Amino acid sequence: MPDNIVLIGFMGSGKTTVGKILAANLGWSFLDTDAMIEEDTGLSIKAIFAHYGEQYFRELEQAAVARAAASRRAVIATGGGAVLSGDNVRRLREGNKVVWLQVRLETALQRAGVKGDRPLLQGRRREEVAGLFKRREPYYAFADIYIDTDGKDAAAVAGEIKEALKSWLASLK
Ligand SMILES: Nc1ncnc2c1ncn2[C@@H]1O[C@H](COP(=O)(O)OP(=O)(O)O)[C@@H](O)[C@H]1O
Ligand SMILES: O=C(O)C1=C[C@@H](OP(=O)(O)O)[C@@H](O)[C@H](O)C1
Ligand SMILES: [Mg+2]
Repeated sequence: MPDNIVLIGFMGSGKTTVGKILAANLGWSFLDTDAMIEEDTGLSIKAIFAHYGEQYFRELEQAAVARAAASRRAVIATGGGAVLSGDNVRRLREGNKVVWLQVRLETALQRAGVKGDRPLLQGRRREEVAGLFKRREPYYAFADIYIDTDGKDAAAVAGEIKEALKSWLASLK
């Protein structure tokens, strides 16, 4: 079994930040599909969206997901839209534990809205982002475990994931 821990959830739910902490904590490697894409192309996610569009980004993301899912005992942070693809979902589920980092829209916007590096949040009215948030919700529901991240710092969220997966982790040893 590949036995990876896969983090899914909306932009700003903390996948990248929590994933790094959890991986360090477990002594596992950490993969972030956005970082893989940026390394492969030498371009930022923002530049890929701006110059080539979302569709091309999704193709690069599909390749990154396939590569990440082929690893073993890694913590994998996905991009918030990776689960829109059925192929990605199939690969991410197979032999892994999938964790949905849940977040309120307001919190997600506070965490992710300011940096300007998320093309799907930039220059969008609040109602548009609220619509996207609502449309995305059902795509995360297939996760094995749900963790609410509101009001918790990233280290606490990582600790909660470890606790929720305690017996599974013990069974690996
Ligand atoms: N639980 C948390 N509490 C407070 N801030 C957080 C938390 N998780 C992440 N952050 C902050 O929110 C921002 C977005 O987090 P990030 O890990 O990039 O989210 P994602 O990868 O899900 O889009 C970062 O600035 C990060 O430091
Ligand atoms: O939700 C999305 O469609 C996206 C989420 C981003 O990743 P994070 O969820 O890590 O911010 C990144 O992949 C891209 O900007 C698109
Ligand atoms: Mg991220």
